[in-house]
Amino acid sequence: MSADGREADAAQEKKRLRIRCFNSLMIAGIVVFLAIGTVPFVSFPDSTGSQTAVASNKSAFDQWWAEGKRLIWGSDAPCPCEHLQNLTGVVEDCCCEYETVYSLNHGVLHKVLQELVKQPFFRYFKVKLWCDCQFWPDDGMCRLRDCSVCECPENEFPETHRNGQLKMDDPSCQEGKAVAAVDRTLDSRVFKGWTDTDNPWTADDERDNEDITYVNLLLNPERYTGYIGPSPKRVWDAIYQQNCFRQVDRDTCAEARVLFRLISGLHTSISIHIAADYLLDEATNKWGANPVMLYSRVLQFPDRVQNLYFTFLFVLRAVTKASDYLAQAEYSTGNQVEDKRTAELMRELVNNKRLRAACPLPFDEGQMWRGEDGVELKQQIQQHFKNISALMDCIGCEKCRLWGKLQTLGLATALKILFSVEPSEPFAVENLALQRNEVIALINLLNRLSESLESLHEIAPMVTAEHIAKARW
Ligand SMILES: Cc1cc2nc3c(=O)[nH]c(=O)nc-3n(C[C@H](O)[C@H](O)[C@H](O)COP(=O)(O)OP(=O)(O)OC[C@H]3O[C@@H](n4cnc5c(N)ncnc54)[C@H](O)[C@@H]3O)c2cc1C
Repeated sequence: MSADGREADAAQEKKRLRIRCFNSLMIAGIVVFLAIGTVPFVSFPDSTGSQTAVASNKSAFDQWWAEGKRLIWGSDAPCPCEHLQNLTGVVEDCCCEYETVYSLNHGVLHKVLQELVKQPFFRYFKVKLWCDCQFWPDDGMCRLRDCSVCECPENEFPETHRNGQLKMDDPSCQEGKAVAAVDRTLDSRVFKGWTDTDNPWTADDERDNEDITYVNLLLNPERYTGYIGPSPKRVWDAIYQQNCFRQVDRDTCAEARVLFRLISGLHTSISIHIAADYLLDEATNKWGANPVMLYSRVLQFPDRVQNLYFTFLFVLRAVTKASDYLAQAEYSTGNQVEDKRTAELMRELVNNKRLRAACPLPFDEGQMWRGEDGVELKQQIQQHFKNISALMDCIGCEKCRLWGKLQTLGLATALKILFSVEPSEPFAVENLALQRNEVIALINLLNRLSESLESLHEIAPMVTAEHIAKARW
């Protein structure tokens, strides 16, 4: 046989092999598909003894749910419930798809973040909790809600309390609601190192250590506190009306839209945490999910959910942009085992291969401030954001103020990382100087947003027609 003939034979053989291989894969795929279809879920008893199911398709999910059993959506794909069905395609103003964001968070990031924020380095946050509202100083709100800070003469308090060492447990100082008070218990071994820098996006000077207190975040979860009525409304209204561009549409410039979406996404996240960890029965101190509230405040407004995804991607981009800095930083608190684990987890987060492959550029900051008036616009938006951070001092509930301040500092840190150099200049990690507290705020914020995405997809399927009927429109 000629050389040409042998080559033709070899090519034929290769083709036959490819077809056989393809057919085998197809058959295997069909078998797996049929198996999944006919075995709708794997069920097992959970730690409380009740049955839990992992559903693998929508009808199994619906059937199991209708039977009132606990359920985990056992796939990396977003939950198929009707309230979240519009979450498809690319997140507007970003570079990744909703499905990808959900699966990355659910499958990779959430777990790492949850462990990271429990490490000593990330659980202590330095904060000025004094409510010192510069916008409406005379409304008396602080005296009502936080006597430890605003009303009582200093000499009435022991030194330890002034230093933030004493547990605040007088409910009368918190509008009658003990759940709104911040628990100040802390472990003093953990404060070492890191230089002091100011953040140009916040009103506070982060280098000023007067009146600061350290708070153990694990003792003060962000959840329902009973802070409702005119006071929070006034703060939110001021944030949106004075500082954001409420009418966000396609004509609004990209930079203004970004600021609005960041705030709205944060607001959505706060609302989800309140609905996910709600005081269902004060008499028995029963806490749990409140689907009616989730529907009223979040699910019936798809743009609020979309803004949450946007804010998550924005902060994630800042974390990945500062990855070299964060991977090399010193997470020293005096406990070698925990500190080593903190550094490992941080590297796992910032160098995550799946994240880099699936969503390499969560947000493209290079598109910002490019117009003729870019510099002016940046100064303007920076001033707006400073005002927003100053408004946190007007929050009349200590625990809400704590998380409000932490999360605005987290956003300010993301803004600082993304916009510390002009778009025309290359980003150099050597020029980035972050304060320890900024990193703590940034990572805790990312974790809050990540948890919100999880809670959203967990509670949304619980929402029934009856819940919707009870919801506020
Ligand atoms: C910074 C901050 C932190 C807080 N933290 C807590 C907390 O930890 N625990 C707690 O129990 N309470 C907290 N609160 C109070 C809480 O956010 C609500 O204000 C309160 O529960 C009353 O809710 P509401 O239903 O009246 O509407 P609000 O949530 O107060 O909303 C006010 C108005 O803003 C608009 N709006 C609502 N959501 C969005 C959104 N995502 N995007 C755009 N616009 C929106 C709507 O027009 C709405 O009527 C906090 C308040 C602030 C300002």
